[in-house]
Amino acid sequence: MSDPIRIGILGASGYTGAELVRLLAGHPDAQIRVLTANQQAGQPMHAVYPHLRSMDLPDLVTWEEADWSALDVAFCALPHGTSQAIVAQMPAGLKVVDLSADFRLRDVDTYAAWYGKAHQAPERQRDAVYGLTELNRTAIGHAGLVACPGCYPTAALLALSPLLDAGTVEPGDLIIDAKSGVTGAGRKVTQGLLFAEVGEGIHPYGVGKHRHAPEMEQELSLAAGADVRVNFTPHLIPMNRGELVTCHVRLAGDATAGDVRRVLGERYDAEPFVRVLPEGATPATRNVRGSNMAEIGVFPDRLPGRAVVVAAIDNLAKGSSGQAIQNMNVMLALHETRGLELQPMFP
Ligand SMILES: NC(=O)C1=CN([C@@H]2O[C@H](COP(=O)(O)OP(=O)(O)OC[C@H]3O[C@@H](n4cnc5c(N)ncnc54)[C@H](OP(=O)(O)O)[C@@H]3O)[C@@H](O)[C@H]2O)C=CC1
Ligand SMILES: CC(=O)N[C@@H](CCC(=O)OP(=O)(O)O)C(=O)O
Repeated sequence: MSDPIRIGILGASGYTGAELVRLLAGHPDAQIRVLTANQQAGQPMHAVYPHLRSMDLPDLVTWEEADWSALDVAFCALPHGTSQAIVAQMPAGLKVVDLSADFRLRDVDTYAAWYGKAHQAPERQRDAVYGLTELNRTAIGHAGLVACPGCYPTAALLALSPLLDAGTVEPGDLIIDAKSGVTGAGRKVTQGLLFAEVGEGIHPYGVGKHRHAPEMEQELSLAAGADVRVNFTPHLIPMNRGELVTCHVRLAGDATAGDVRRVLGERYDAEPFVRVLPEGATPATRNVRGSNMAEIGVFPDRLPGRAVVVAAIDNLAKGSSGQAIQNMNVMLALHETRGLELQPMFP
């Protein structure tokens, strides 16, 4: 038997950290050696997450107490703006999978413009690889630092990048209407995330200025080979997990919705975690909940020359922790589905 992969999770007391622990419990090669927290450091993990009580886990420590030399891989599930300075202090040989936005934007000036402060580790940024596995697998396989996409960009890019790459849709008319469950905002206590503020209602936020727009534009521009701008509107909906992204596109030339489905179907035919649905089938968050699966459906629009592409993911799985493990598997040349073979939870 080969040596286990020694894993540290920074930010283990957050939602994505806890999901990493849950998923890694089913990874045959993984051994969790270090779990960090900030305010909750010093506690056993099961005191923070009783559902993990049956797992034999190290107690939560601060990241300063972590021994990097005892690790092969560090997952950073920290608030954005926090990972940069910590990653800058990690030894070069340690594989890092960052779930935050800290290394996603390739241009540090764009980062500063959207995140309101200068990048703290520009030298690490240069080597960071954008971690949407299906679209960047080869580079991820050679990376020391992978920046996992945001949850909305994950779904939107899976739906749109192959279409721009193939020239099936027009790059100048992309409308992305998205809905997310509240775990997307993390576990920190926030008034706007109280049950009474979120339950029995739905509202948009960050309209016209959400920081995931430049991230989508960066990757869509690469796919299109031209400068792409998007209209992106996220909404908060009263559910825990799940995200649905509805993309309204203008078809290029005489392309049809059937062409869109065919391009996506061919692109993802061999992908274990993306399923393109047959005509008439509707993606739903309940069909992917708790799993690393992304589901994509294509519909004709009543407006001529247009189509609707819908993608559903679980924000805590394919939208963050599941995709992070998928990337680790690629970085370490393991089979990509290791630890991620869980079927969705239904209902
Ligand atoms: N939630 C989601 O669906 C998604 C999240 N992401 C990104 O993943 C990252 C983690 O998100 P999420 O798990 O939701 O966040 P949470 O707010 O739930 O968790 C944050 C974690 O970071 C720790 N932490 C907070 N501040 C510091 C600090 N200054 N130094 C060290 N540790 C700190 C917290 O510790 P303590 O509990 O002790 O305060 C906690 O463990 C974020 O960057 C987020 O944007 C990406 C895609 C989807
Ligand atoms: C519902 C909700 O609040 N969602 C978060 C996005 C979650 C995510 O992907 O976050 P990062 O880019 O921070 O990693 C938001 O809109 O800020």
